[in-house]
Amino acid sequence: MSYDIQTFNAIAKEGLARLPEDCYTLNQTQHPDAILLRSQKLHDTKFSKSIKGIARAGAGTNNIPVDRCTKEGIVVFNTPGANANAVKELVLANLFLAVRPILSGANWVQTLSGPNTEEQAEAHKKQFAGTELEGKKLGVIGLGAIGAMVANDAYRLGMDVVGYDPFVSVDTAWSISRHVHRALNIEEVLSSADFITIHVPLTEKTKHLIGKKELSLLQSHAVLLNFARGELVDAQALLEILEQDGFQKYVTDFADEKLLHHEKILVLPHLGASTQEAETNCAIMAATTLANFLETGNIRHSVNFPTVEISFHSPFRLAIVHQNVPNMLGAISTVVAELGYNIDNLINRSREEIAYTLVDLTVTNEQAKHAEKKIQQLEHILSTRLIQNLT
Ligand SMILES: NC(=O)c1ccc[n+]([C@@H]2O[C@H](COP(=O)([O-])OP(=O)(O)OC[C@H]3O[C@@H](n4cnc5c(N)ncnc54)[C@H](O)[C@@H]3O)[C@@H](O)[C@H]2O)c1
Ligand SMILES: O=C(O)CC[C@@H](O)C(=O)O
Repeated sequence: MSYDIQTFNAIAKEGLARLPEDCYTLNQTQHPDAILLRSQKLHDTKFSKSIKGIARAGAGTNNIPVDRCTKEGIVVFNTPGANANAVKELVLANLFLAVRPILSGANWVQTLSGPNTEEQAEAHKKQFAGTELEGKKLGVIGLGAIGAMVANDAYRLGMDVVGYDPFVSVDTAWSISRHVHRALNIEEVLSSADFITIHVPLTEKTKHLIGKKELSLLQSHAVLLNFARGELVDAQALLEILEQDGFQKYVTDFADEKLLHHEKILVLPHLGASTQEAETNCAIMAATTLANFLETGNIRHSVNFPTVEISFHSPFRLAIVHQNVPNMLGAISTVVAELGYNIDNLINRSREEIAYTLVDLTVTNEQAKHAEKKIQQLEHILSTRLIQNLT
């Protein structure tokens, strides 16, 4: 069995190596089995019926029409935590840059010349004096993989850290230092912190999470950092409030023409995950997850489907995507029973409106195909896939 994967963006070679040539081709057909990508926007892409899964080598899936994928039975995956350390380090670097005029000092010293360069530097260095992070207050909005790491490391740097995340997962909550104070509302974070860093996903609900009202709460010396997504902050409101000296500085990882050439705004070209390590981790996790899904039907790290994992020992497995309505399991197993086949193993899981069932069978190829055809004819079935066990 061979699968064709359509790729977008630069996917690290260590990840592509998880898709060996004897089982996989890359970008060879108009009807690929799956898509592997980074930031490529897919909202205007019509998906071929052949596409079963889309894997995002990264955390944010706002470049993928996830709701449409769910309706079309396409499983969307991401790589939770795989680039969190890279983003954390860039956030910390920008906290340091915010308190110490390192770049302007380094640029200025290049303008000096002559034998008394050192004396000139010593005489004028006071214009580049800064302040320290220790003892200052950092507000972290979103305590997921990245936010939790930033909060913990900022605490280790001697900062007073307050975090806000009404949906924090139990796993992440365990990883957060007990010294990180938990805010009950976003206003508390915005109005009390010297530095605020945002680490929430961009969704319809979080677009402009930081709007005029929220920006008005910032202290005049506050620095706002956004390494999550540009649209989380209302850029127009931000420009107006910066103009009124409402706060001191905005650091963003997302290029927006409106924000360029502004003395109080530092714009980076989406560098958060741009380290060798993060690119490798994300590509490996995305490719491995996708290969596991294609070869076994098992699902993990999906943002729209339930986690479904059972070991695969039978010669054939039917992977069935269906609407989450009553009695689907009964209907599927009745089809198999009426054909006179035994089910070796079966698992069914649901997530909101979608459900996914794996049925393992010890039958011939023809019999397995027949069962698949019969199941396809049932009401509420979105897609079926017959997987042969090649191990
Ligand atoms: N700059 C980059 O290159 C880069 C790299 C990685 C991730 N990101 C962005 O950062 C985001 C976060 O990444 P992550 O790996 O930490 O994801 P994550 O899923 O581990 O964490 C996100 C956290 O945000 C919380 N959250 C959701 N809505 C919230 C709200 N309204 N208020 C407060 N908290 C809320 C969630 O409960 C979760 O704990 C990603 O979705 C992505 O958009 C950017
Ligand atoms: O692929 C990248 O460079 C950025 C990925 C990042 O935005 C993410 O959401 O993980």
